[in-house]
Amino acid sequence: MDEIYEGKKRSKSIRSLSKSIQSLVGFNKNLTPTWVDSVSRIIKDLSSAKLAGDSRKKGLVLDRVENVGRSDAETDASVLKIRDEIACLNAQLNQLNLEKRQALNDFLDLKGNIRVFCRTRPFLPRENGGYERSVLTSDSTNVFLRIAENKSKQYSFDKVFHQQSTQEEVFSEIEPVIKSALDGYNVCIFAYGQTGTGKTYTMEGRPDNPGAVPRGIEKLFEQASESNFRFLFSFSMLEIYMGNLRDLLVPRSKRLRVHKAPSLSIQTSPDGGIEIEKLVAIKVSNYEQVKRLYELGSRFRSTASTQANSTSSRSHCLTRITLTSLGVPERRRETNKIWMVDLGGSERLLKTKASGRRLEEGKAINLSLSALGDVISALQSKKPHVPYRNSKLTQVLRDSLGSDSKTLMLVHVSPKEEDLCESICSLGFATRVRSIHLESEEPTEERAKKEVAMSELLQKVKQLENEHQHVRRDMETLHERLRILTGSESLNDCHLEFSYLSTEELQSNGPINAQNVPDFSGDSASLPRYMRPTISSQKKTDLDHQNFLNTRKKPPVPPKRRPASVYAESITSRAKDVAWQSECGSEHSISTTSCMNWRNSTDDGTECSQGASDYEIKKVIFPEQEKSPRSMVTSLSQGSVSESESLQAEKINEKKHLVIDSWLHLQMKEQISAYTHQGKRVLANPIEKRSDRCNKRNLERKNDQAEMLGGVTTRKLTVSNKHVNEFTDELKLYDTTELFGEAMSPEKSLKNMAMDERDSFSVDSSFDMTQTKYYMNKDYDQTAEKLKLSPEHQEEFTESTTEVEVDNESSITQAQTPVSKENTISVESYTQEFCGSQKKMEDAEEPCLYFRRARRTLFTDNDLPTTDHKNAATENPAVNGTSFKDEEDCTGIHQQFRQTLQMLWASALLGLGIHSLGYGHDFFHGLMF
Ligand SMILES: Nc1ncnc2c1ncn2[C@@H]1O[C@H](COP(=O)(O)OP(=O)(O)OP(=O)(O)O)[C@@H](O)[C@H]1O
Repeated sequence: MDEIYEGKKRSKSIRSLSKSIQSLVGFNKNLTPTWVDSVSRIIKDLSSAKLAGDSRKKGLVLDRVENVGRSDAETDASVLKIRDEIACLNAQLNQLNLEKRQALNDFLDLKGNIRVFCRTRPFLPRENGGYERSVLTSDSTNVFLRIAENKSKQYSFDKVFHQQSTQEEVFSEIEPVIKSALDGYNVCIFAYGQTGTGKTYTMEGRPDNPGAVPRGIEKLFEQASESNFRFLFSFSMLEIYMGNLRDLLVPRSKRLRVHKAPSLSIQTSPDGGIEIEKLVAIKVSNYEQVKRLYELGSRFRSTASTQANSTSSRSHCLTRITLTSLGVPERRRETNKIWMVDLGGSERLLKTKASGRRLEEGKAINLSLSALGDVISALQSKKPHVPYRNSKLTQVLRDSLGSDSKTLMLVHVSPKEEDLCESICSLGFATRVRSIHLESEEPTEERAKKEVAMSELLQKVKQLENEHQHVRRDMETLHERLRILTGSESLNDCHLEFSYLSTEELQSNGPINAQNVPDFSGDSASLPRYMRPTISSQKKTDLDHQNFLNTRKKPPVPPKRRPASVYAESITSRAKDVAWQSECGSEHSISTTSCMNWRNSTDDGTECSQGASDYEIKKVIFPEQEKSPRSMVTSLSQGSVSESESLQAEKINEKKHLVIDSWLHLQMKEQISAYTHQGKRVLANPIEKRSDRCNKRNLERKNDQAEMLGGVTTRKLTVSNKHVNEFTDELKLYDTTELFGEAMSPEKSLKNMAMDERDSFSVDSSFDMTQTKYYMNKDYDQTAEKLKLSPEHQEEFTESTTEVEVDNESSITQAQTPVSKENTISVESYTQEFCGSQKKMEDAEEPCLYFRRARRTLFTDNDLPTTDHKNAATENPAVNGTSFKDEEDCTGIHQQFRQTLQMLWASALLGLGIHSLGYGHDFFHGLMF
């Protein structure tokens, strides 16, 4: 009965509320204190049913209602009061943070900066069917290894996880170390152990049961969101395969089956930090983004089937999260990093009977693991010399291992008897790593005291965390009330109160190079390594950028900090033609091996990390390099560059997710072209037919010629048809409206790109800087360098310019003009040609013959183009207004034979070194026909 009455009363209240609201909306005269009181009463009635348990919301609703009848003076007083309360809570929050940090650090100090855990894996269903006895038993800190029937060996660790330990249990011990990263510590977490003992399981886990890396990253974001300060996160992933560093976030090539890719190099910054040149780092703002990137990177790892593990990792996989938080003096560093490393499995090569590549991989892994053991052991025993340089692994991790960092090693062992020797080795290694603990093993009493202290500290940390959360909630409520009172927007984020990072800085979310390495991909990239600037020298020469930054209206940041608007753009370089000679080097050949030659995955069964005939470089763009909205290609990976400062924040916001999405999209697209065969990734795209390749190659050459004689800026034209087709496909996949703010056709995008982004888009590596030695006339060096012509084209260009002075002078002028009409036409025609029907390409007239004719123009006066370029343009727009007179005449076998002979003769002369005299030299002409 009561319930029915209550129900009727509630519905009546709701009816009268809706009437009241209608009257408020319709007739302002109803807005009286009496009305406000009645509405308040109704809401109070309702609150028991609707708002029960949510006092915060209720308070806010009442505030809203009560605020209606308030005078300005009352509102001001309330606002002041709330602001005071916020300030108090803010101070309280800071105090709590400090205490929490202190307690956590004390806790970690007691535990030791380098800690070693051990995890024993359970028997797998396929292994023993439940009959075999485990050789391992354990308690919370000790492992007992049964080495004979009645004999066991004991190993002690900071923590031991038994066979039934869950991923949560393991992570709960890792968590404090991850949290300390928010305080600016560098953190390094390793999974070490024999192959097949569960390293990847611990680090990566399974989709339904994630491991330490996903959990750690999730926790990191969670903690960062609860922190007072804003953090900027970036994500990178690489592997060390046979002593070479490979970026796992670089899109694989779908074109070539031969895997060639450069090895990244390691550099030391002036402050002793380690920087990896050209390593892609993607700004991330939430766990989901990282998860997707991580999944993607993991798929590109080098794995192979071995006797010990059907999906054995053949490399060390390193995942890095870089954290930046400015203006936080309590933090150890402004920028620090967390490395999570899934080491390659140690293996006894005699037992695994590995041979060939598997043997080499095993050796490389064992060597680097041994080097890692040496380093950690030296650090533990505080030796004056730490042998970092003995492997790439320790070089990369140099600044994250040591006294000012937190290191955690998880040693994995197998319960199988047949793995006893490996288990002894692994446990021995872990003991060596933990040597300092053993040397100064405390008495039991001391140890017990320490443990009590540690558990108290841990409890204190938890209690402080709870308080912190309460205070934060109160603060959010106050901010909301303040917003209601003042009518202002977006004050509900209490971070804004004490964030020192500018919005721009925090929002800019393009792929960056974590080290903000300046552009190596331009001219300097083509220089030999020893001629390239080092990170230190680049930093020195970047003072101008810093000055620029300092003049910007931003909160003070340390002068060494990079500009906020630094972002990266993609440059795809074809690695196909780069003559990489070096074979995979071992860990000990690191200083000399700069790149590696990947074999076909199908050859040796290794699933290489990336096809890497193309490798993508993140080119860092500085604010002053920003130009008009132009780069459509760049936009694909970094978001569009805004047209005006005022729109920038908005646009950056837009690109926030686009960056990750487009990056992932690109990756997905690449993956579609691969399929898995017997657990191994095999590239699915078929090799082109020989005839097609010939056609395409010669068409490219034809385009280059047209471009030279038509005076068109070159780099856009060196874009091969493959690149353009691929790029156009990509444009189609994206919503261009979303990307660029206006509907834009792929062709138009390409046009813009080609006009303005010449320096950053696919430069055919066949046009290598090293080939500039072919230039014969120094007057044209500059232009030739701009044009980056292949040798034969350079020769042709030089010869042509000598003979047809006027035309080619104009060519040069045009080549140096940033945007010319010819450019537009030319790009359109090329776009049409490349992006248009395939048929057109197939129909290209006998490309090989064409090429021979073109070559002829190199050496004979009468073969020089006599047609005026402008006229030619109308005759044959497809080649940008260029045609050769002898194209029509030159048909007979005799003629072809003559040309061939000429070519051979000229090649012979070049081979003899006569070219050093110069083509213009009489002697040279005398030798010609
Ligand atoms: N704690 C565990 N619980 C259940 N299954 C496990 C556990 N540890 C490992 N496994 C299983 O054992 C197998 C081998 O594990 P995993 O691939 O992680 O080994 P690994 O040490 O990374 O090997 P490698 O060094 O060769 O890459 C996998 O099938 C994995 O699911």
